[in-house]
Amino acid sequence: MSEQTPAVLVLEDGTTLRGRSYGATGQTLGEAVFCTGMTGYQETLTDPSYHRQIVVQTAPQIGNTGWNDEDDESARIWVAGYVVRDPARVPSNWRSTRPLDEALAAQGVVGISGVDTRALTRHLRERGAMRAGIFSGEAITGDLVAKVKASPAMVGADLAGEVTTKETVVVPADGEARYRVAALDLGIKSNTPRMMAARGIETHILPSTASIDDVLAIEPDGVFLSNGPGDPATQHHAIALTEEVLRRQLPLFGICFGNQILGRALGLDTYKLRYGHRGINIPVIDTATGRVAITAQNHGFALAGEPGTRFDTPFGDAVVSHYCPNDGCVEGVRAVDVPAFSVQYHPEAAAGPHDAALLFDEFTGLMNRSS
Ligand SMILES: NC(=O)CC[C@H](N)C(=O)O
Repeated sequence: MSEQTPAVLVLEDGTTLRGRSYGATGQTLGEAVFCTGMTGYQETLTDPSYHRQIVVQTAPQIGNTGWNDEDDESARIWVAGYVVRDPARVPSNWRSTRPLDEALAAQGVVGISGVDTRALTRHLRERGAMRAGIFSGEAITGDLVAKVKASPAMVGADLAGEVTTKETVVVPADGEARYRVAALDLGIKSNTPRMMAARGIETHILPSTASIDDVLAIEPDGVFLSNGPGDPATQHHAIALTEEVLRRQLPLFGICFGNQILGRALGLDTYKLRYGHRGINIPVIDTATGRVAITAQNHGFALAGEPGTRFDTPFGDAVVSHYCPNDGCVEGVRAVDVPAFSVQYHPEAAAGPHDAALLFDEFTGLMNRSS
């Protein structure tokens, strides 16, 4: 259909915004969330953590650098839908192989353009992330709000099984392998094993259902818990596996979903944030040093805890190691008596910033000490 095909974005509170079809035409449902990254839309769209979410880009112009064959964070686009204000008419970049709307259409991803994304973001900020639908062309029919309300909520959503690898994939180290890591794939991004490889780590990416025996079978120097979509409270298997890893004192590092899972294994609770953190300029403070890192983030849930405090766990003491000065949200935990730590933000962020990349070196440091 043409670029003039009408489209509507409908929120579960009845808010309706009109625009034009962008990408595929049809119908899609998901949780409406906003992302404040000015760059990196290809990495955002292909990040499995966005599965079942309709992403609203606050940057007004999207698609200027087209779509390339190198920046995908996984094998496909995962967002449920895409909301932009002013799409590029002509992409321009030396790596671009096709326009963004063509990539969306080719993968059947329904989007809408011409939306006042600033007003929409203010609305989601006040009312909170909520269920939404994009309907375009012939799909604009019937009671659209009722269709949105009939869709599943993000609280209680167990989605890791829908994005994980079916079989173990081994990503070799660059040069000689100095460490072997078992990475539990709950929605891992391609740049994670790349960052590991650059540090001499051979990464074995295991399905989300992997058992402790599967992990031990590869004789790992360390275990990694990836990012991923859905509600961390549903991840009973990953949490139990993490407890086994902690019990054996294997070095462990977690990112985002992995942080929530380590935190839960250490006895903390998780809760849903009103609208979450999604962007690439979010400050984080390390409570041990007071140092600030500017970070990439993409999360709607968080660990409940008091920044800087030590707490008891079944594995000895642990500390809430990082927080976000914008809202006080927990951004990291660290065990004191066993070699395990995790962060809520993304040291592997390919579109940057790279302030937190050193955390991968911290992980190799942990593996070094325990070998
Ligand atoms: N990027 C992630 O790993 C997201 C974790 C979790 N699904 C959340 O929204 O909080």
